[in-house]
Amino acid sequence: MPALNSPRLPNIVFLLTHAQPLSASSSLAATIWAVSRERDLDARVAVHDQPAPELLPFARTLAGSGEADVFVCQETAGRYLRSHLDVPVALMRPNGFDLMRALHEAAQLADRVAVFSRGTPRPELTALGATLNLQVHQYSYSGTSDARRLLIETQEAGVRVVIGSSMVIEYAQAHGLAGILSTERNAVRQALDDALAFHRRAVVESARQRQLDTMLAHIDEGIVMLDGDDVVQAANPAILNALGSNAGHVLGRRLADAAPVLADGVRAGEPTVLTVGSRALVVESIPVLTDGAVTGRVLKCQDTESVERADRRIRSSRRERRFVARYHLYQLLGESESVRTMARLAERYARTQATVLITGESGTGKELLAQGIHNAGPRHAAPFVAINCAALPENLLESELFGYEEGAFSGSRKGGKPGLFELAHDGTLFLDEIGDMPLSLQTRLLRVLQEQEVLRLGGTQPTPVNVRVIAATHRDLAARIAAGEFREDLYYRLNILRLHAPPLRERRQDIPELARHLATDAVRRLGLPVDTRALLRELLPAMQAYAWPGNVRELANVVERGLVAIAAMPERDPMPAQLRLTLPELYGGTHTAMAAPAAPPAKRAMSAAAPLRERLREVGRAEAQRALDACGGDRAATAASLGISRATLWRRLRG
Ligand SMILES: Nc1ncnc2c1ncn2[C@@H]1O[C@H](COP(=O)(O)OP(=O)(O)OP(=O)(O)O)[C@@H](O)[C@H]1O
Repeated sequence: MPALNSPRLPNIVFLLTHAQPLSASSSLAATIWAVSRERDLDARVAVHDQPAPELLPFARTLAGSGEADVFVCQETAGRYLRSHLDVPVALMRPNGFDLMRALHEAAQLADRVAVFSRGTPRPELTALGATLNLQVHQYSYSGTSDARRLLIETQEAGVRVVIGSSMVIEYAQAHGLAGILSTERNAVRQALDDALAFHRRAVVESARQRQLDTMLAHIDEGIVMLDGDDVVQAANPAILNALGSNAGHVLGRRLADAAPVLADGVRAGEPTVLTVGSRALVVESIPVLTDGAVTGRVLKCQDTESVERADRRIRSSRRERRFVARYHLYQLLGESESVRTMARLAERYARTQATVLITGESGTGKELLAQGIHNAGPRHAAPFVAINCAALPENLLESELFGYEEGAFSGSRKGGKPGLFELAHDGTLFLDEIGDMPLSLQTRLLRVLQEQEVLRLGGTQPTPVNVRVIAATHRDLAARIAAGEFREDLYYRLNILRLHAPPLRERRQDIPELARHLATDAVRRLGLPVDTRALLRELLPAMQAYAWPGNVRELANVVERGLVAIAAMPERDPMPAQLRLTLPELYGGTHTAMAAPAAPPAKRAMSAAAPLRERLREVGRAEAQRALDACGGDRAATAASLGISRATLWRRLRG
């Protein structure tokens, strides 16, 4: 709501009219002054007396110079001014009390009186006259000449006293009749109240108009407002610029004449691309409804480019919802000493800002730990951005991590693209499988970590970033350094805080709890009517004996497959037989054969371990390929069927 208090007092101007200076209007002027004095007005009052022909030009001059905010006139003159001026005009209209007083006065002078007014005759005046022994003749007139004609009739009828407005009295007196002013104190009081209300409303209106103009002037989109006849009521600078036009040319004209090109947009009824000047605009016509009827339209005109930009922004902001860490450290299950120590360390690390290096086999919960550390630390409200360094080819990984400027390479996106370092600003960047990062990128990564700023591909201006890095790998980084495949300086930069996620086979006491939890979770998620305890009783011995090369991820997969199998199984079938079919790895299938040599990985002589590792790799590759073929090349389905992550599958396929 705009403020109602105007910074300056309003100018209320009473305009009285006459043919020659006469006593009637000056007596009205005296009444106006008296009423103004009796009221404690927050306004400046002026009274002007003008011959009728001068009235309109005089009023225009006052309005134009700002000396009149509201006019107050008697009825005939006021109605005339209203139809010619934008400034509000309040009317002084005789009311009941004023007329009663005038009738009393007339009764002192004669026994017949003529009452002139613009309204319809009032029977109560005739009745009131009778109580005063006064015969009342009422005349309604519509304009000056009408009033004059009726006055002559009055005179001919022998009536000697006339009650009416100052104009009527002036003519009456000119014809030798006695005149009594019908407009008196009450009419002036009422007119003053109306004038103040009109002014307050005008202030509110003009504040609203200014707000609207300011808003429209600052909107990048073009806006045109039309009334119900498609006449332009407002057009903001953005659309005037596009049209190469000015407000004077457009306002108050029908759209089809002022901007024919936009009129096409109105007809279309739905967003349409129109060429306006040299620009392509998306024009949308939005109806303005009043009580269900269309009383106008707003045309919204946007640059096609800005529409595309907004679309990209929305898409990328949607995408950023991916950058949220789902896991918390309390979700880390297991009562074994190694898991509890790891959880305690992780909680301590969460409170620091240093880089963390997490080592451990696939599926041991490295990402869970990274997300948990992020969520338990001061950066929890900022993005958690994860990338698997083994899953992307080198040049794609580079542009993903560091971003690029427009035109950095053929096919680069218009406007460039921020890298994950920039997207993780103030948050955490999780570099999974860091051991598989190509050497050239290791160098760039080290520079970003040291400088705390990132230079986009093809860019010249580095962007400062505040990112906590958590890296993870299943690889033996010391061995990769020795083989010249990992930069030693990067290793030391990453390895400030260290966590090791132990494989499941080294903490078998955690298997029952994990299996129970994973089974409950799967039953709820899949809505299976299965007795999980019976299944786990059946499976636990085999689970305890198994090597779990895919660790907890594989355990989750085995539990889920077991649940689905027994849910689908006819009741009379023996459970063990069904489970042997569904979970061959637990009962001596390929997985066990493959995994067995890997467990325990303990201290074997290098000479024996090396060929064994080679053989294992080959077995793993062949099995992964077979599974991939069976899944028709669908890598996600293959990884799920093997109980390994997609990155692990990719690694195995590589051999
Ligand atoms: N200790 C644990 N408690 C509860 N769930 C676990 C635990 N360890 C792993 N998980 C679950 O196992 C799955 C795999 O975990 P995660 O993705 O963190 O492993 P990872 O070591 O990052 O694997 P990869 O190296 O293959 O990416 C997740 O669903 C995770 O919730």
